Amino acid sequence: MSAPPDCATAVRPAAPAGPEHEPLLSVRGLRVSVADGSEVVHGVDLDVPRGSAAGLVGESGSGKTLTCRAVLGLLPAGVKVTGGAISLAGTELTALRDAERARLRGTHVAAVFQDPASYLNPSITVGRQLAEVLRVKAGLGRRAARERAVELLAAMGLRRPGHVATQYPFELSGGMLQRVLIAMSITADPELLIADEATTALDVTVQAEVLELLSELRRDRGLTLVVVSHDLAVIARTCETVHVFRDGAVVESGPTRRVLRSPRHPYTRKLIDDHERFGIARVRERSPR
Ligand SMILES: Nc1ncnc2c1ncn2[C@@H]1O[C@H](COP(=O)(O)OP(=O)(O)OP(=O)(O)O)[C@@H](O)[C@H]1O
Repeated sequence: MSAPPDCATAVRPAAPAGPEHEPLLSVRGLRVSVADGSEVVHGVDLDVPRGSAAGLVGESGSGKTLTCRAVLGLLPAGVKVTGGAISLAGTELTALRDAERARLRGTHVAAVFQDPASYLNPSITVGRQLAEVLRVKAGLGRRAARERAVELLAAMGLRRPGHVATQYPFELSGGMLQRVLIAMSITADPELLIADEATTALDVTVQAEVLELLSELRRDRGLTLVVVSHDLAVIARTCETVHVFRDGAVVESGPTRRVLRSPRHPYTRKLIDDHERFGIARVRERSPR
């Protein structure tokens, strides 16, 4: 496991004053250790203002997923939070019991990951699976859940939603499946949605469409987004702030535009240089302010 990097050059955006501007999600000094006792997340700080979209970027193994899983209360077996605090809408999460964390999942914080098919039952139609989540998480009756499932599929931009509801996961494309998973994740109106490499497996056009859907949900429902990607172009497209992870620590944070135009940490500069070859320069111009 790698040692914590030198964070002397870490740059953070100033937090606005006043309780009404308190971030929806605030992570302070988060430390995570794995089963053999070694620390893999070394004191991560994140502030995500309500209604904003924050990107977590960095190479594979830099601690993005474990940070998000710590927020969700879904760490793998043997992996533990060993320090720090995680506050969601003013509630300190690390102090809660497992059952309370489980209750918050879906209703306050939800997530979508890569490989949506693995989160669906292959032998049940997507409409029935979505209706079941609506019954359990949103407390709807059988019929209301069925109707709401079709409405939600339509709201996710799926054409012929009534037909899609009758299809099995294997009949849908990767982009369609991710839309179904996004529908499931927002059934109980969570405030925060974490999209962890949710578009990585999709081809570029479908990826752009799913990212647009996430941005629409943010606009229309006031959803706060945390978008995890190793791809700076995905973050540039969706997020107005970015947190750059390296070796289990955040080495630079700031407005996406500023970070992409004038990176202050040498690792951020290297990430951008690597992306230049794949056309990040164009994306830079389009990134939200
Ligand atoms: N269950 C686990 N047991 C032991 N080590 C783990 C476990 N999960 C993750 N790690 C280690 O913790 C570190 C951080 O992993 P994490 O998955 O958070 O990185 P990441 O930035 O999300 O990378 P990726 O983009 O590849 O998912 C890595 O060194 C990884 O090998």
